[in-house]
Amino acid sequence: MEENRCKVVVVGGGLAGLAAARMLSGYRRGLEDVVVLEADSSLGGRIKHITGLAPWPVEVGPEFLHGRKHSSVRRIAEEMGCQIRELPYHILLCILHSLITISKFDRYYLGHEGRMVSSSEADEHTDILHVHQIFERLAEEDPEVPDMSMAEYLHCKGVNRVVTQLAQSFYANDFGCSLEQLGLRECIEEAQQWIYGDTYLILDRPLSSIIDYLSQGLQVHLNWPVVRVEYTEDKGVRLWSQNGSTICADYLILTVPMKILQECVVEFDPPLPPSKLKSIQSIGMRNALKVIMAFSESFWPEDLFDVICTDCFLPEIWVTQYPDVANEASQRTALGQFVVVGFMAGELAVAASQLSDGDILLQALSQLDSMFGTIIGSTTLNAEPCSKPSCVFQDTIDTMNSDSQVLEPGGEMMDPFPGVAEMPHKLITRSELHHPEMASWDWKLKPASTSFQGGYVMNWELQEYVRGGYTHPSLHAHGARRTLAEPLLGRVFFAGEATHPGVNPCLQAAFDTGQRAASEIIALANPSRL
Ligand SMILES: Cc1cc2nc3c(=O)[nH]c(=O)nc-3n(C[C@H](O)[C@H](O)[C@H](O)COP(=O)(O)OP(=O)(O)OC[C@H]3O[C@@H](n4cnc5c(N)ncnc54)[C@H](O)[C@@H]3O)c2cc1C
Repeated sequence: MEENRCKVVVVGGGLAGLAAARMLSGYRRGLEDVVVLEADSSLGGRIKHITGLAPWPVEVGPEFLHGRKHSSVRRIAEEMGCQIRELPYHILLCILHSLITISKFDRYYLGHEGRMVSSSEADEHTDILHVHQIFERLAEEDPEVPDMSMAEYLHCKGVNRVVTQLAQSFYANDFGCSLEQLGLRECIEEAQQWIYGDTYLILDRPLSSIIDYLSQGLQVHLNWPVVRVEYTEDKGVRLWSQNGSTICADYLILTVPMKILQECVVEFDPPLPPSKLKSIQSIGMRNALKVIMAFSESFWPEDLFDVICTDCFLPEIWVTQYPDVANEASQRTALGQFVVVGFMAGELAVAASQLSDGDILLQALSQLDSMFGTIIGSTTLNAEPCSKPSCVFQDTIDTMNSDSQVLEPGGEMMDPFPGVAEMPHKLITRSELHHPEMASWDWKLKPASTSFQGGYVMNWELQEYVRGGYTHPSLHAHGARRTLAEPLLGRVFFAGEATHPGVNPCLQAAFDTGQRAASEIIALANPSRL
């Protein structure tokens, strides 16, 4: 490679970019001369974790692989020798004499009643069954139906307030937005094109290990934020970074998040065509917040995994336990032995991000106190707290900043868990929350607040090179993802989760779009090989 020229330049070192670069470099025949340009100081994009909070690295972005079938990311994980755990997500229920699939989470907390609904109770709860039926049956809807928001769609179906609340907390929040922003036609498309199955998969190591694996041997330039792209049919592309560096290539694969395109962080010359601009503006990407809390004791039933919460601050919480082997690499003492993760997206996340991180944690703890405080000792939910040892209290931990690095081709295999995608972060400890009455609280009534050891709030809007959570099925955006994915002049190719035609803002979608863009270049460069 000449110093400032390569065959293919990939912008963005997230899963999509690395999938594309790896495929091209493995294909050879002249296309292996690939350079990945990443704006951030580490690879991984939305795949990031923090250490020091729990005895395992805690994912602050994606955590689960959705579905076990057709998943390229699962195949990579297996190739790496990962142990994969499966969490059931859907079950079959017999309703009205017909067998239908019902999405079913572990438990539900109905905030307006102040009541936890167990999974067996949920099987007979009319509103819970109703909301799942509505969303499951989207796959049977006419894809050409006039578009409307899911809020309007539910209104047309005449559902009650509880069903609407469940739809917001379960489906809209998971899709990354509010019911008003969730578009019916893209929801139908997503339901009809989902081919991955219904389980949640968890790896035995942080997702950044996949990033480390994929990036081995690739030429990567970190801290290289692209600000300008010039492209012509005959000469290819020239890219500028913020500090004036340039690089030329025959082909470009652009994988930056949707917000980066919407906020015109990258200037194009010639400007992007109107159809492309229209699709960029029509695909929604809202904020997402992960609220991660570490505790000295577990105060929830031992078999609990996930709770969907209506009329609450956090619409969804989950409890995941990982092997602690991964943290050994970082030599850190964990603040707590048990972790609860809260997830909020869309308008809820926007509203919450007006609060300080400390206030977010206080609200989240207060919700957990309400949910679990009154049920401790109750036989109905088997809520006997585990008797695991408390962890040692520890003051604020500042993690080291990741240094920028260039991974040269044929570079050394990295450590098993080097934390390339570990974020620089500051944990908030118990002593920093400053609630005047905390010391006098009764553990049984306020189990979360009293056993809280430390927490972290990940606000994705504040990540300079992501600026939100992920794209969601959007109103009046039907077909926009295909338009967005179309190449320009046979030189500029588009990948990244937003470009998946099946409206699939997941890890495997990101990966598949990277491979799709790489195949488009292979087809152009070597048509006879296809
Ligand atoms: C909180 C949260 C939870 C999630 N949970 C799950 C989950 O459980 N399961 C799941 O499957 N998916 C989940 N997702 C979605 C998943 O993370 C994404 O779909 C996927 O990681 C997107 O990969 P990508 O390569 O398309 O984009 P990214 O990972 O965002 O990569 C894009 C890269 O482009 C870089 N970049 C931006 N601008 C520039 C520039 N100007 N120049 C150079 N580089 C630039 C960015 O720094 C970034 O590294 C979650 C996402 C979030 C935020």
